[in-house]
Amino acid sequence: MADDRLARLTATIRARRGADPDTSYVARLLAQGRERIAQKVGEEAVEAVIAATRGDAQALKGEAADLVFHLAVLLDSLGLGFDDVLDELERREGVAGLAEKAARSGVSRAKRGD
Ligand SMILES: N=c1c2ncn([C@@H]3O[C@H](COP(=O)(O)OP(=O)(O)OP(=O)(O)O)[C@@H](O)[C@H]3O)c2ncn1[C@@H]1O[C@H](COP(=O)(O)O)[C@@H](O)[C@H]1O
Repeated sequence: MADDRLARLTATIRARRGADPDTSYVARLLAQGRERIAQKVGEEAVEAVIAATRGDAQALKGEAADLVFHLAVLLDSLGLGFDDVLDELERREGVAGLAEKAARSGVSRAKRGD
């Protein structure tokens, strides 16, 4: 189960589906479509990278919150939530990152027939 606060955010976003875009930012984002939401995720990620590069922890905290929030809306646009992401992370538990990367490039090579 996602952290209670992430679960609450997911539930709030779900509840905003079909709400009035004039009064709800989430409803406005959802009405703008997935491409625009994905673009916002990209913008927030870049802003987080800039804050981190500057070594500004306070700004990074704010930008990371914007990023996670917009990611939550993007996930919702495809019927997903943080529980799905956490399930995927749980599935990867105990698998070393580099071993997983090597396995993936092996799959890519096999697909290409190298
Ligand atoms: N966590 C958030 C949250 N974080 C950031 N934001 C909004 O995300 C926007 C991001 O800032 P930007 O500077 O990128 O946005 P902008 O310039 O307004 O955006 P664009 O014009 O570029 O689209 C701001 O308008 C913030 O208010 C959020 N809006 C909503 N939530 C949560 O969602 C809930 C539902 O919100 P409503 O749908 O508005 O009721 C709220 O109660 C919160 O829990």
